[in-house]
Amino acid sequence: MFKIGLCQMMGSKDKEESRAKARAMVSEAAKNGAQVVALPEMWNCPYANEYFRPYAEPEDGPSVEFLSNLARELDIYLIGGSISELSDNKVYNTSYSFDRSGNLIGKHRKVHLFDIAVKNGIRFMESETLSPGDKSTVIDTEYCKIGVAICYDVRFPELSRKMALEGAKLIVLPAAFNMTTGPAHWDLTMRARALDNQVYFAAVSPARDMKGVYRAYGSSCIATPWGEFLAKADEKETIVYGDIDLDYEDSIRQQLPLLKHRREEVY
Ligand SMILES: NC(=O)CC(=O)C(=O)O
Repeated sequence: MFKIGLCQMMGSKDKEESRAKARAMVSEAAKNGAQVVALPEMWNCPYANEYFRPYAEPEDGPSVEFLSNLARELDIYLIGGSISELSDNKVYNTSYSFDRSGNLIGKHRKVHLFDIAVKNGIRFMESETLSPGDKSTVIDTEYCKIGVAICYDVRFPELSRKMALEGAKLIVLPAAFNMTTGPAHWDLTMRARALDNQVYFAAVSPARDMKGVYRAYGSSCIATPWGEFLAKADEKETIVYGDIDLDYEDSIRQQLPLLKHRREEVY
């Protein structure tokens, strides 16, 4: 059993301000006993194509150093949401994860780019500025293996299934659904990925900023291996906590052995 804290923070156009907010919220989560803490998608960059390149940083840039120091100082595992990464003149939506000594233990580049055009709703073309990652990411911690994916990645069940088959007992998803797709699909998708893989599924969104360039749905949540919500936020800035009970997960997997009953030879 361990405690996770999801920091549903309101970022700012000013990176220093965003760092100060992240520091305050992650510190509060650690003080309240969270051993694993997560930040949202693009926590230090406005979520719009025009900002991704100007805000991008290389892996040895100040934001990765900041996250590593924070994990070490607070003695926690930190899933560092996602930031805009610059590498070989390409820009990626990247999540870095750190152990309690601040070592970088995982790096996930968003695999599925958010290119959509919903009638009377949102149009977004991440591929106009971002390049996709090409790997799934499972990190090792002293508690369990944790899968990390980013936002739109959740809509491709194969990725979560792959991470579960690689041993992930918890999947953490820094994400930023919006006011078109959030009300329609957020709850259903997070609970479905938890249920069909019999994992805890923790999705962490930015708080909704009505003056910002993108209105995030908020609703950071933790879904259980039984497919229920353990905890869920509204749209405001807050920290969502939950106990990840690995014995409970094992018991669900024994009672309803979905992962064992797969018939890969059929599909
Ligand atoms: N922002 C995303 O990557 C995904 C999203 O908002 C959605 O799938 O809906």
